[in-house]
Amino acid sequence: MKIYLDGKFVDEAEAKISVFDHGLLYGDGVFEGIRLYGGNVFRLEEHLERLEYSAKAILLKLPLSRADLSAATCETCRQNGLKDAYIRLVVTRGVGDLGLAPWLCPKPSLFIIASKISLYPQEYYDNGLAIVTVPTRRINPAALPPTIKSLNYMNNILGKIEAKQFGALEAIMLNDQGYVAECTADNVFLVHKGEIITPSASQGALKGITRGTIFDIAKELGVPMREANVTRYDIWCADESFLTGSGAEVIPVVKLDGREIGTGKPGPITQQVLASFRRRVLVEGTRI
Ligand SMILES: Cc1ncc(COP(=O)(O)O)c(CNc2cccc(C(=O)O)c2)c1O
Repeated sequence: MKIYLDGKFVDEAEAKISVFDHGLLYGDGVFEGIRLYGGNVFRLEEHLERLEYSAKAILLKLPLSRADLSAATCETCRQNGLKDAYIRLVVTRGVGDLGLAPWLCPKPSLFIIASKISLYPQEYYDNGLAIVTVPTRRINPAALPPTIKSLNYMNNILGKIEAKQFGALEAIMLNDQGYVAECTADNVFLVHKGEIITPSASQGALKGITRGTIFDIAKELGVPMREANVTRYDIWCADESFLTGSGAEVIPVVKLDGREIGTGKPGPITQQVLASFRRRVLVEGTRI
């Protein structure tokens, strides 16, 4: 596998970063998780825009322009002869002293991996996921804005560990106020009486690119959609629920905390959303 690393393509075995890289030492960096479908990088511009916002938020100057990041991403897919892939684009603060000081890291490091990913077996797309609410709360935006897609995923990882301990593949994480923020690595949606509802971005979630696509799909399907403060009760009593993410794509949820959602099967609106998503991923984005 060829990895893009700081301007060059290197073999996987040679793709190494320094032990003094602040991305490793302190999680000081930002990243994007992007999908390639049939030679089309889905919503690449939106991902690169979010990367720019994440970098701005941590006062990190990206080493490439938007156009050059786009070109490097597409070239990484071509170098590996991929038409379908999961792309991980990472920008770290770079090498510096052992102290925290980001201003002592002269040069950010950029690497791009294009590989395969399959987060959930097909059966869960057909039958839906049973998920739980975990005790670890999503980080407070006043502590570290969850809208920054940073290399700090320990909060998410603790949630993921708790999900596994409770026998689930994914988990709802609440915010400080007890409202539903998102899952450990996906955004959350419910459908109630013909309306799609999702937690407002201010409730402590990443502004997911896939989440953004659902707003467009809802318009296309003529299904009303709004953001709201969502509680566990709202999901327990919903007619349908689903999660979205570049990893998970669109995956139905049929049980939360032991409460069956709707009929306990993936709902009709969820299935229409998934079908529309499958059509869009082949056309909305950048041809490599
Ligand atoms: C915390 C969080 N919230 C929402 C999403 C969905 O955002 P997008 O629709 O823009 O992808 C994510 C993305 N999460 C994500 C994406 C791809 C792989 C993995 C993995 O678990 O390795 C996780 C995420 O990490």
